Amino acid sequence: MRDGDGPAVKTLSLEKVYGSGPTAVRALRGVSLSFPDGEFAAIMGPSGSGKSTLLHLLGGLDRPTSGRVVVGGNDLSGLSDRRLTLLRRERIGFVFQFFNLIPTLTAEENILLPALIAGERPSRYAGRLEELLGLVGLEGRRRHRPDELSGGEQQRVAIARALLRSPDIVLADEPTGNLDSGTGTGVLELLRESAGRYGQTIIMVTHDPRAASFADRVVFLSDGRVVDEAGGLGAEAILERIKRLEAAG
Ligand SMILES: Nc1ncnc2c1ncn2[C@@H]1O[C@H](COP(=O)(O)OP(=O)(O)OP(=O)(O)O)[C@@H](O)[C@H]1O
Repeated sequence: MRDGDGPAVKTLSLEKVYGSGPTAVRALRGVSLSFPDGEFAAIMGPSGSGKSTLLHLLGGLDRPTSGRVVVGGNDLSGLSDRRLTLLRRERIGFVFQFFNLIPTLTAEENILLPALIAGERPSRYAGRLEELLGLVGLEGRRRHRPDELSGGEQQRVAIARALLRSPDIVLADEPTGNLDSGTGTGVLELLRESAGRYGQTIIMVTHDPRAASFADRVVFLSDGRVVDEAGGLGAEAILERIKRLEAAG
């Protein structure tokens, strides 16, 4: 599904300005980043530093004011809205803090939804569904509806749904924000395993240093700029860096 040998995702001098005139907000001020295949990356930074804006631009959910986002060799700025929607559907999986499951569908129907949206027969995914149910540990909950599942189980359904069609990229916004720490650990291990096993690039926005410590690399934003990045940091070291950024802001 990939074109060329470049990184899975990269941004070049990405700028995003909301509004205009004296009330304009410069949410991103020249962000250039590269995310290789199979990397599990975390994006951290103080409130308002531009994390969600960056994630939305990476996923083609919004367009930059200037600069470029390149996904699997495709420059998103050159794509029409329709092509962008198709690329998103084919290559990108989204996991958000609020699980966005359809309440009237069972766990397994929710997981299969991206196939229906893409106009494919869900039966094509029978094997993949079993694999994912095993991976997220929900074999025994497949016929439950979201209101019959715990928060952690719902989040695991959302992750399985994001992974169904094996997207090259998974974008996760605070995927553990609503979960207790034990359940959150399960979700983070799942994301890490998915990157390792399937070579997917996973980019996660989080405020939680412990969650970020599961990532291969942590990128720190402050005031719309990348101010630091490091791999192999423990939760304590991440917390220290965040405190320093918040104090500087
Ligand atoms: N739609 C919008 N219109 C105007 N300003 C916006 C919009 N979305 C975000 N902003 C502003 O852009 C800046 C960056 O916002 P963003 O949501 O990307 O930050 P964040 O790092 O994700 O923050 P948080 O950690 O609080 O979620 C903030 O100053 C915010 O107020």
